[in-house]
Amino acid sequence: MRRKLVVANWKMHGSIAQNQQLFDAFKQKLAPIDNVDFAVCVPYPYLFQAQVVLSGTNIAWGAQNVGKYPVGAYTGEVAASMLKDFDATYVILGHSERSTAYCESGENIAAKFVTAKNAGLTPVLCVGETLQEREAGMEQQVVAEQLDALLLSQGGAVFEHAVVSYEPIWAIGTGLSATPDQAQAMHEFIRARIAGYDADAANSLRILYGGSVNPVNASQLLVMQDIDGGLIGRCSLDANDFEKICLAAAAVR
Ligand SMILES: O=C(CO)COP(=O)(O)O
Repeated sequence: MRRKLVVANWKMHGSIAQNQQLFDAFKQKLAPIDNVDFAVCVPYPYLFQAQVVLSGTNIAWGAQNVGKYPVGAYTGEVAASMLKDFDATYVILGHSERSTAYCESGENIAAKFVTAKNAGLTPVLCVGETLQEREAGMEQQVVAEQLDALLLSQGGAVFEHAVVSYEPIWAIGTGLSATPDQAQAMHEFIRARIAGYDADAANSLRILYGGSVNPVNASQLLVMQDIDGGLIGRCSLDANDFEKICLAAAAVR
């Protein structure tokens, strides 16, 4: 079985004081759990704080975006090597809150994915469909296209040691999670699609589910065969809720 991974996506929340409290609570609550990997993806300005506070713990840290170029005159962008400077492990890419609000294309996200990997970061690639697309029965086609932006240009090996997160857009921040069966079906589809290019990469790939995961639904989702963890938004801003989700991941045998 693949080792579970639970990632907190703090989005654009936090302050130095608030983060300190959450980090301290996470450290204390998650320290005894030794069969799950954890990470917190913070806004860029708090990477240094994450590095200082989380070094030496069982919680990794990361960012929520990265520039697609390694270095240069790109005002406002942050390079993958800069994230590595703060010992970041993960970077979330292609989150729908970015791809819709900032018009990120599949090629752009693919370029960021490759840049991140080349710098030694673990990309967490978000894929998922809108409610309209699901209602039209197009969810697999949409997710296939999102994966193909990488598969067609890079092949399947690019997913080795990477992470994909299935985040149906209709489930993000709505309180309406995908059912375990809906999520499992899409996770299986994602793994099979990647296996068509590289079976080893697909087998080792961790596929997270994100979208209204909470302490109540976490255990039913995380027990599914192809659900290797969660990408948690709202409930990662509450240490008790986050702990319960992490314990649900740890309880899966
Ligand atoms: O967007 C998400 C994680 O990246 C999910 O957010 P919520 O858990 O708040 O639905």
